[in-house]
Amino acid sequence: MSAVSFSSVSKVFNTPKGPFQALDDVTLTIEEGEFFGLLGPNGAGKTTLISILAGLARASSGSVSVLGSDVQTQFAAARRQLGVVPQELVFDPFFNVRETLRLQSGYFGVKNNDAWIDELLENLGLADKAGANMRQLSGGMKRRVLVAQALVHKPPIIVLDEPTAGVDVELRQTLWQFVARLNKQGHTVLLTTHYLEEAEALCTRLAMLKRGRVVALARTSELLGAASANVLRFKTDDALPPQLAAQARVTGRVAQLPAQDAQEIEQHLSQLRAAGVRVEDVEIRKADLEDVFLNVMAQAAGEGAP
Ligand SMILES: Nc1ncnc2c1ncn2[C@@H]1O[C@H](COP(=O)(O)OP(=O)(O)OP(=O)(O)O)[C@@H](O)[C@H]1O
Repeated sequence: MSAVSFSSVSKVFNTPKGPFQALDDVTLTIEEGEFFGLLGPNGAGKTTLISILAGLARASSGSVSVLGSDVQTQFAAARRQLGVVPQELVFDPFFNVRETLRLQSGYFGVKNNDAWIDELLENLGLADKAGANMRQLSGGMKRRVLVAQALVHKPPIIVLDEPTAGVDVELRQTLWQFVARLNKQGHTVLLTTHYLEEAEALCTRLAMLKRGRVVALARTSELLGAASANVLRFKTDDALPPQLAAQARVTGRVAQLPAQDAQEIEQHLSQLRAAGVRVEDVEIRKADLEDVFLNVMAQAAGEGAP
């Protein structure tokens, strides 16, 4: 049985300016035990898709099931299988950390859960904050509690929506070690992130969304393998010749050009020389997920995606 199955999911929001299609016929299946990444630029529809999965929003059409339970018609059964770490920090400020986690356990009907709560506090670096009031915690600490809250009923499927947005390196590492361990123990993980380095390191399979549509769905290794093998990176103050400008990624003074092999790198350099472009700090690196992502997004735009 698949862990999560999205079947032709569409979502149209009614806005003052008229209907807005946030998701357009999304079909994808996440198998049990996978570490799955959902990527896409701002506004692509990632949070909307996760909200539908968590039963917080309704699809306009299509269906979603969690370990065989439909999220609408079998809401309680589906919801119990999910631990959702939301993007936004929302808490009752009057409780301390342990009380917050006990309350959440009660919500899922889990009793005598203190041993697991202690383990969560320990693994998320919150052990010394168990008695602290929620409103006394820093933003990063609150986010750790959100993660603990999502895991309090030991859900087989863990959904993380931008869990590392704005958090420090230490929490990121703690969080990923913990989540990776849970994944090894058999938990399925669905992650949305803007940190492509994290997605590349953690996710075995990825879907890329653009304007509500799935524009890539493959194993991470396949996506990386299909990309150009190398990238030629340099700084320049000069304009690139048109044939290179068309394929370059330019950020300020830094230009990056995809290249399959040493011969293509040499071709790029000789074209630059011939055009009189002065280059500094030349470097060759392996293509990464960010290159793949930008490429997929550019292609999707080229194909006239709405
Ligand atoms: N309640 C709503 N009413 C109208 N439009 C909405 C609503 N919720 C989301 N949208 C729109 O739907 C689109 C998808 O939003 P969503 O939050 O799912 O994107 P996202 O991929 O999660 O983006 P981000 O990376 O910025 O979190 C956006 O254009 C957003 O403005």
